Order: sequence, then C-alpha cells, then structure tokens
Amino acid sequence: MTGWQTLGDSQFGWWPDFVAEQSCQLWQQLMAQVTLQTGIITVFGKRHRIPRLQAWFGPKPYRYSGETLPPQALPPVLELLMAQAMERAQARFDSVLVNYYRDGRDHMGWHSDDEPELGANPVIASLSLGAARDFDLRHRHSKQRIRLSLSDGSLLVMAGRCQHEWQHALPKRLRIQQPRINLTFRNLAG
Ligand SMILES: O=C(O)CCC(=O)C(=O)O
Ligand SMILES: [Fe+2]
Repeated sequence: MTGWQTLGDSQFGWWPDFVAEQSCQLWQQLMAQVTLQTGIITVFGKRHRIPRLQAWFGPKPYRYSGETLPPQALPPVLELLMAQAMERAQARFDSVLVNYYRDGRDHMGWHSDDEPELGANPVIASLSLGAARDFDLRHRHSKQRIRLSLSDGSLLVMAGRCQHEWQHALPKRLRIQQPRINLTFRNLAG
C-alpha cells in the first residue's frame, strides 16, 4: 500500500521509499546539525525523563506536559527535508520535532497530536531513519488496531480527522539494539 488511503474521516499516506538518496548520509547530516536533548515531563507533580531524546525546530515554542521547548531555526538538512515532505504531503509545514530512540527500550506512549496550536485537522508527516520500529494505531471508539512497521527512509502522513479518531504509539522492542531517528513535520503558524 503506497500512497493515500482513507479510513473513516482519516487519511493516511505511506511512502516507504521517500528518502531517495543514501539514508546513512542523511543520518550523518542530522547528527552533525541537530543537538539532541533529554526531555522532562511533569506527571502528577513529579518530573520524569522522557524515554527518548528530542529536539525542536520552528518559529514558535513547543509545549507539552508542562515543558516548553524554545523556538529554533531549522538547520539546512531539515529545511530541505521539510520542503520535500510538504511536496509529498501536499501540506504546509513550519516546524519539526526530532525524536531519537537510542534502542528498543526507548519508546513513545499512546497519544494524539491534538494540541490546539496545531489547528483542527492537522497534517503531520513522519519520516523514519535507522532501525525499523512498529507503530501502533488505535481507534478511539471502535478500538480497532493497526500496526505498521516504520522502515528506514519511509514517510507516513496522518491527515483529515486522524488525530481525533485515532491514537498512536511507538512500543518498546527490547530486542532492537540499533537507534532510530524520527522527524515529525508540523504546522504551527495556522
Ligand atoms: O517516532 C514515531 O514514529 C512517533 C512520533 C510521534 O508520534 C510524535 O512525535 O508525535
Ligand atoms: Fe505523535
């Protein structure tokens, strides 16, 4: 399944070979141009280290679970990838959240990207490099589940009412020892 697919009022786009050039070259450019940070979230008044590293680039701050990442200009490699992602997704992006999963212990829990600053029906493009990881989708009401494998060089786009109808997660995979980079392109400008 390559290209767009509609499920209810949600659209999913999938391009497994989105990265045409050498993905290891891209990996090296990202590592040279991006400073990764340990994120901290506050849950019930307690501060926790998030189970991955991250970096935020865009004209506005990014707020999540009591933490704020300041605005930061995109480095050249991310400007280029963002332009390519906009063309593919047929959408406008101005920001990117970089997630770095050091190994299969790093993960991301169930959530929707439904922060008000993303707008009503945000288009989010997710580019993956490195170790392939399972990506789970769960319908909020029917509880239907879909599992994708986000492979090296792939682009997944979530559009339409995706963030209302579905939650997603990147589960732990303890056998995986290689790292993975994920870039999620978003639009905060409105
Ligand atoms: O790493 C992934 O594929 C998921 C990232 C994600 O859901 C997010 O940044 O909101
Ligand atoms: Fe997400």
